[in-house]
Amino acid sequence: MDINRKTAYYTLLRMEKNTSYSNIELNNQIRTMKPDSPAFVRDLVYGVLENKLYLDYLLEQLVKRGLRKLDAEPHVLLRMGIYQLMFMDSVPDYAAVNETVKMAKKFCFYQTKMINGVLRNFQRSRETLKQPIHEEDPVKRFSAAYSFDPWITKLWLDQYGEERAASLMAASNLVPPFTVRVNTLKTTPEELRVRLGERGIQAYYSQVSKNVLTLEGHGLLELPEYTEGLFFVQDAGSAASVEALEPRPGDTVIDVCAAPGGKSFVCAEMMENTGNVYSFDIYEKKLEAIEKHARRLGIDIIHTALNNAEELRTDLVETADKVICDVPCTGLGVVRRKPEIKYRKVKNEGRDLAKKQLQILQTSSKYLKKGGYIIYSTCTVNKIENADVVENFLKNNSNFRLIHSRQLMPNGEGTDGFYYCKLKKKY
Ligand SMILES: C[S@@+](CC[C@H](N)C(=O)[O-])C[C@H]1O[C@@H](n2cnc3c(N)ncnc32)[C@H](O)[C@@H]1O
Repeated sequence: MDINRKTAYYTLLRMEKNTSYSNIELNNQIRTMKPDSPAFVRDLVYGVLENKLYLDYLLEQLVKRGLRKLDAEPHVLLRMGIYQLMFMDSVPDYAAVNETVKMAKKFCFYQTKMINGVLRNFQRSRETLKQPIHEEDPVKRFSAAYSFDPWITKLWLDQYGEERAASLMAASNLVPPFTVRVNTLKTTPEELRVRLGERGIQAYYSQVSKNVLTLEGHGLLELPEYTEGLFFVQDAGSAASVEALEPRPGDTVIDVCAAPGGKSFVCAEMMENTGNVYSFDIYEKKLEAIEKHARRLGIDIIHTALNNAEELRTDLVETADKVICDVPCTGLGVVRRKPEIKYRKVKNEGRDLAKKQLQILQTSSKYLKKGGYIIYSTCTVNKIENADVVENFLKNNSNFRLIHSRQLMPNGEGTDGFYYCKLKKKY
């Protein structure tokens, strides 16, 4: 049996049964199974994940007893088979069918005949199957066409209208760029660009943040430049939010939801490694990762501590020049990096989460000295978690003033979907 397809199958099956992250699951399976073509495995896994609801829309027309009663094993195999037939030009049709049937014999013998029948039927009838474009209901149409859970589809249609929602969904399905923040404590963007160029790695400047580069090449995290701490992985939107905060040497900054540490690192770097950055999170393991990366980057002003951002630490009241409040969110801005987010059920369009986000903002705002600045940010595209939270905060805190806010978009600036807002504590 083909080891590459088997690795993809194990990854997709585990994703179907658990709520694990695709990148972690895929890397684990590749490490254990050692497929001969990890690139093929990645293409197949991400292709199926990105198109899951569209594939199901077609399968629903082909599986006589419907998909609801189908076990995860034959369901995953059918998605993989149809995906190869439709989207993988490098795979001949006979191989897509035969390899899937071989796997069916091993992993769900009782459904081999059905799987063989469905795939062959698909080959015969693919031109005549109903397509999402023919659905009258826009939620049904967009949800199936772009493979987004109906709750997200409805949310974006309500907030952006059909044209912009469609372009946002299409951009969210593209392969994301690999972007890194240059560690200006050790090098400059131009110096790093030239050094990487000598290794055959192309580096392009970002339009959104002057110290962010997009890299094109393989094994980027195995490079000596990475080990030496010349860069860390970060999206330009994330970097831009800290740049807007303008941390200065000698400042005291509190980063209340800090892991994996990206924004704390930008702060420390802009502060030229002088002053103090307090980086908090609720997970001990994540704090260890911040410390490890800070050492690699040559940063020694970051102090980590376990802390629940919803609860006030009275000893910190009015101690910070700047505060970063990068709250947990629905993550709708990063589906191109984690396609599984497209299928996560979230209650009340994120309103429950927005209560927690407001609580965190309310608590962390107390840490600011008078005249200090706070950044509230999320990696999501959802007014309820973004502008509405800030609006509610300002209603109850007349001592704060909005300086500016920005919603970056994959279909606009080409960054992850990222929101940030800068507020000043007047008195
Ligand atoms: C969006 S991520 C932060 C990303 C980080 N600022 C960066 O730029 O690398 C949100 C973080 O908040 C943490 N978190 C969730 N709930 C929290 C809470 N109540 N208090 C503190 N941290 C929390 C999560 O563990 C997660 O690491």
